[in-house]
Amino acid sequence: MGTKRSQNPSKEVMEKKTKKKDALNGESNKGTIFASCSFSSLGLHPTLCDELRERMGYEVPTLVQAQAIPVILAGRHVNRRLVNAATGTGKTIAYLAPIIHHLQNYDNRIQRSDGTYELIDLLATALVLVPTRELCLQVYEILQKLLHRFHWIVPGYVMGGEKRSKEKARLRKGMSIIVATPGRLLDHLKNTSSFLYTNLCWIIFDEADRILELGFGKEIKEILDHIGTTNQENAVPRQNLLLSATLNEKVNHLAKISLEDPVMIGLDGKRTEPISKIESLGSSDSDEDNEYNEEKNHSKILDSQIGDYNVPTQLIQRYVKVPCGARLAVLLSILKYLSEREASQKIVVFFSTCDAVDFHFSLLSEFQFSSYPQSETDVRQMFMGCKMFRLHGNMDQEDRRKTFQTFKTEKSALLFSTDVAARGLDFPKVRCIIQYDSPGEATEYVHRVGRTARLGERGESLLFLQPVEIDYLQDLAKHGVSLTEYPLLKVLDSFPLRGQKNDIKKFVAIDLHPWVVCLQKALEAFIMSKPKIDKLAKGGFCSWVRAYTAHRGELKRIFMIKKLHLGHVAKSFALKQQPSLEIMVAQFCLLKSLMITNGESGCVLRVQIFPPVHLTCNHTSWKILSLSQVLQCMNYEAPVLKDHMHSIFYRSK
Ligand SMILES: Nc1ncnc2c1ncn2[C@@H]1O[C@H](COP(=O)(O)OP(=O)(O)OP(=O)(O)O)[C@@H](O)[C@H]1O
Repeated sequence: MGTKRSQNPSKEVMEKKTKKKDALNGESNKGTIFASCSFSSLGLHPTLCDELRERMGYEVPTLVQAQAIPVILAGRHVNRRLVNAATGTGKTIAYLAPIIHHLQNYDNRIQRSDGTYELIDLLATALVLVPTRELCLQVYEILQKLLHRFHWIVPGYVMGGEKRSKEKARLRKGMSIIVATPGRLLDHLKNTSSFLYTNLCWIIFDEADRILELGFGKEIKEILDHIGTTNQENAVPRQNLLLSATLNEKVNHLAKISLEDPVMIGLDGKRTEPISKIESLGSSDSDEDNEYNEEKNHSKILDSQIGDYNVPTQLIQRYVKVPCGARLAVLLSILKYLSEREASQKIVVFFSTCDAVDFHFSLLSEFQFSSYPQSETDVRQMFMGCKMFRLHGNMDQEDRRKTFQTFKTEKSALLFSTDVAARGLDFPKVRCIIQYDSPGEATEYVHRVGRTARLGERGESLLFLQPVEIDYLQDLAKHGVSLTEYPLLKVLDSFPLRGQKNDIKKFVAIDLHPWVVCLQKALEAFIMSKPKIDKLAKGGFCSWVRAYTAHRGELKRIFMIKKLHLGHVAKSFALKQQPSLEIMVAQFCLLKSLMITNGESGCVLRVQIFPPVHLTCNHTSWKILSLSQVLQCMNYEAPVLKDHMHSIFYRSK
């Protein structure tokens, strides 16, 4: 009997080739990722080195670990130290290993077995602050593995979405290393009296720029007010560690006002110190040296403000220029192309809003398609054959946890996500990152693409831009990030339409490409037949437009709401036309205290802004003159609102 042959030999050959290429790439990247020393030569405890090798499978330290570990081990006398580290280069171990090394000395096993807990047992010693729940779980899981043999060091986590009472109980029992999201930590600092934190020797800000710059600024200040700047137990200064692949001048400023002598790990800038130099800086305690280093470091920090971000060198970065109305069809085509190109293909697609994630996830989970419509052979099949997941901040905690854990272990899958997955998450073997909605700040671009090409592995990224947004490439170029154009027409032409391959010469405009036209029609028809997904599409449209208006600072020049054709935006949600004003306002009211109600004399629009301006317009019906003006108003621009309100709406009858 012959052996069973593979159904798709070409796929098998391709996979073999890819694996070979992977192995070669891995070899050639090793030198730029790993250091030529051992963990023990860095001064780590032998048992910890065994754990790193046996449980984690780490033979040698990465470069960032070799640079950072001796500096952190040297303790609190060190001043600011800078280590250049791209995404996926092992920064987590760089801070966890030295902390565990120090804590393994506090072996209180005797008291514990006697049942007599020493106070020191109950005091938290290290605090790791992270911006998201998923990162919190990830760091906690690594800690659990690493602490296997150090059972007297108790790890724990507190984060939003978890039961407070359970967390309180765990805090009461005592945790040596706590991983936390800022909001929930602050909650416990205020309300959990059994939480003892006077012995904190380390505070680590993982993804420091994210934590210090955005949203959490107020919480961090309050947290630091509670816990003070020194270890209150022994009145010794604490070691504050800041980590990120994109530390910059802004975060340095924030760190300076809120932290004493932070150690920075992951500062960008092409001109890094050679390892030997950093190590020797780490062992020096003299004031003179510190002054010299301060000055050097300061100029380096300033360099990094305008300097390059450090993306993995093996990452292939591309952009695709797509007219707004063809975005959805092009996204689906590329996803199909990628997932059929390789049997195991893990892809993450980033969107700007939770609603957009929900819409695209539901659409692709159900969308069936035939490229022979209205013919006898019209057998519809699922458009995408792979497993799909979604992740965003509006999901309930259990769903988030499940997605996070399952996507990690899948060999081939598609994850639709907001920026909740952009920072720090380590999903193995992600091959491609698609930024369908542009990320805004260049730092966010760097972190999103950093979910692939980790630790020297291969990876590619694709950024969607509309023709009017193409200047964004220049913004990225300012940070040393350069992208090449994706061969979109070649991909679109590869799809057979009614049994024939498309002719590349005939069709130049993407939105008129026969495959795109056919797919778009099918999508619109599908949406019309599915009221639930139609509703998601409308919600997605509204929140997408809202997010588009929220680009900050310089980026407002590139992502201009005025330049958007909202009919085309609607097409990108497979809607034949843009949602009615009522739906839009109703959507916005959820976000921005805008209310539309049906008053006695018809539709009443109330707009509440700060300082409060209440406009009540009693007319039977309203028609829109300029949606972009309405959107400007919704962006809380009070003077614009007053000036334009009367001209924005008029009575239709
Ligand atoms: N010494 C090592 N040897 C082999 N693998 C390692 C080593 N150190 C870390 N890793 C692995 O490298 C991957 C990336 O590590 P980690 O998540 O800490 O990177 P990072 O620099 O913090 O990334 P990001 O900037 O995205 O947060 C993880 O899968 C981790 O298990």
